[in-house]
Amino acid sequence: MSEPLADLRVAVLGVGLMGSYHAQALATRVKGVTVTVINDFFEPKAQEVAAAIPGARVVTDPIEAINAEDVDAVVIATPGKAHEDQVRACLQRGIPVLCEKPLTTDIASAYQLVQDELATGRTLIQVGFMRRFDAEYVQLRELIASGGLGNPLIVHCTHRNPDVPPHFDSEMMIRDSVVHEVDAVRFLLDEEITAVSVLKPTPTSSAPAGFHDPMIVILETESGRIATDEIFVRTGVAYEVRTEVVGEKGTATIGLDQNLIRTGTDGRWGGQISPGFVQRFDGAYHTELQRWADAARRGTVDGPGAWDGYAAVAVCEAGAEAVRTGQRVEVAMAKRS
Ligand SMILES: NC(=O)c1ccc[n+]([C@@H]2O[C@H](COP(=O)([O-])OP(=O)(O)OC[C@H]3O[C@@H](n4cnc5c(N)ncnc54)[C@H](O)[C@@H]3O)[C@@H](O)[C@H]2O)c1
Ligand SMILES: O[C@H]1[C@H](O)[C@@H](O)[C@H](O)[C@@H](O)[C@H]1O
Repeated sequence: MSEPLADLRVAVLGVGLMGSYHAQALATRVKGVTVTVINDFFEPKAQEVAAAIPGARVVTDPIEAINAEDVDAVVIATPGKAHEDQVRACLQRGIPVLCEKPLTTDIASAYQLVQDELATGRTLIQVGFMRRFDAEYVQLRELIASGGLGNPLIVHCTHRNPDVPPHFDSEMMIRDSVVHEVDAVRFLLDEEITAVSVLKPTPTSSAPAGFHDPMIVILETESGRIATDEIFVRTGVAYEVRTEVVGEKGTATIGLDQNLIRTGTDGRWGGQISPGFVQRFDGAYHTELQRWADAARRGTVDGPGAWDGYAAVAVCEAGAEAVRTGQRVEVAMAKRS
């Protein structure tokens, strides 16, 4: 492996909600990074984001951006359907990539990326499962691993968004939202998920016709544990992500306070819950980006990789089928090579 780079030159692809946040964070808060290239299909957006980052320029074609001379590593925050080609281009160039979840939107392409990375003989793909960098999730995993809860039997997850764009249908709720709990459960329990069932209660009146919001997703693991996930993305309330683990010797819950600021006025007390994922997981995104950048300067990555991305896609594929059919669906996953 070559000498670490002095300053990692990064291209950010897709600068909508998440990508513009990552680009700003990389440019202003992450050490050892220069954002050199910004790309977005919607060029005015790319221009606006680049204008706020000294030294950044716009490259209009995503593959050209990946192959630009002044780019050592890439952050991909385009929609899931665009990820496959862009991640593959990073592998072909042999540079580290942090790709937002989901790795891809179908199991075959996700598996192909696992194989493509293996063929490079290097570890270049990191997937944006930022909860693995959240202090509470890390503590919960350590508690479980240390035996503090005894054998963990059940995981209860709650994932509520105040709102989502109008096109966010039941399948996207699985592939874009539940994918976080799929990874969190794999991270906490250290085993694969083998089957998925989905219950569809009466939808909220703000859900478009035919959309199942909320849903209860039930994940079964290879050792027989169960995780439940309430996914509800149009609550109109706030961003609420909680996880409770029930073990043989005790229980542990994270996310209760949701970065709550408690206020007292007029003889009443109250507070504000994190309005969105950026506020709730700001620290996690920052740690994720810093560790990724530090590793990328050495030509590798440091976080959930291609296999984690593939496993999550495989579980979500089963989840999407469970939504469509109402059946319990077994996860079709290859053996890890
Ligand atoms: N980890 C998290 O918590 C988190 C949070 C939000 C979004 N995300 C992920 O980030 C990605 C982007 O989500 P978002 O909410 O920012 O979406 P968004 O729609 O706000 O932004 C996507 C941007 O990508 C651009 N784009 C679309 N196709 C492109 C292509 N082929 N090449 C270049 N640019 C393209 C669009 O013009 C848009 O500006 C998704 O994969 C999403 O799942 C992750
Ligand atoms: O893309 C977003 C993002 O991944 C958030 O972290 C999640 O809470 C949302 O449900 C999802 O829509």
